[in-house]
Amino acid sequence: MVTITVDSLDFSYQSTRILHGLNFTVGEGTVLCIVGPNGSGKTTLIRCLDRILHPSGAILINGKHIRDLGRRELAEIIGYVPQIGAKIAAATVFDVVMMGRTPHMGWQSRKEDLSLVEEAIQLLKVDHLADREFNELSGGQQQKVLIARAVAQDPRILLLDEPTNSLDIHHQLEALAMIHRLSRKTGITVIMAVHDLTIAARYADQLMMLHNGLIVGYGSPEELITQERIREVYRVDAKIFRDPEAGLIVTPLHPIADVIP
Ligand SMILES: Nc1ncnc2c1ncn2[C@@H]1O[C@H](COP(=O)(O)OP(=O)(O)OP(=O)(O)O)[C@@H](O)[C@H]1O
Repeated sequence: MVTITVDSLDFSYQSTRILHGLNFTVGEGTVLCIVGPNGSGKTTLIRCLDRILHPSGAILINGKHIRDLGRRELAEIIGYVPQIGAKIAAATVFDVVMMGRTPHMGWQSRKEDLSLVEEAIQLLKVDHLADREFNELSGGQQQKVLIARAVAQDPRILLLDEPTNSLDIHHQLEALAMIHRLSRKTGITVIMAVHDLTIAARYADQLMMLHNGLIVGYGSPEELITQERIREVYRVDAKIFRDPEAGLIVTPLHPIADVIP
């Protein structure tokens, strides 16, 4: 299994600096949720971790720089679930999930590839959609198929960019509980950007809070989610409850008016 270490990571779009000297380590089998306001850099960080973007500083997987991994090697280690919206060339759901096996396959799929695809399709409960065209599915259905594709890939690290933003509450809970169980069962490390603080607190072992491209908090949900921090980072007054079954519940009350000098 794997440990990810990020050291002095900086990223700029043209001349605008977006991520500022990030340092953190994610241990194997950890579920880390990245939270933070719009534009704080969550997607940018996830795209750096998947080597879609090329930051300065170092991203090490078990001590090896991801820059030095071959494309295939990287795809065997990291699975990425993008935000939905990206068009995929015309393909059925089954074929999209099968794409997850590409880094592991030769010219032909083996029995093992087929059984991992079928397992992922069942785990995400998209079996009834298997023959449908991916591009004709609803946003939530597409989201589940993209998670299934990454699960079929059988990576050591799973990166997810707001994996539940098109899912209704039933499917949110189902998908996140499945990802959490998968991590517990296989030791896969999960890093996901999540907006909903209650959801993040419930499923994360660790939370990272980003604000203006800086890490302003890293720790357990109990440590990280406080009224003061939510006020400071989100400019919102919130109530925080502790429910024995659901854990931390964050209820935003109202935005704090910014004082314009
Ligand atoms: N392709 C791009 N070119 C220039 N700037 C970009 C580009 N993509 C994102 N940015 C900027 O980078 C900053 C961080 O964006 P990012 O998408 O990482 O934030 P985020 O935390 O994921 O936001 P959200 O919660 O709204 O999805 C924002 O200021 C955004 O405008």
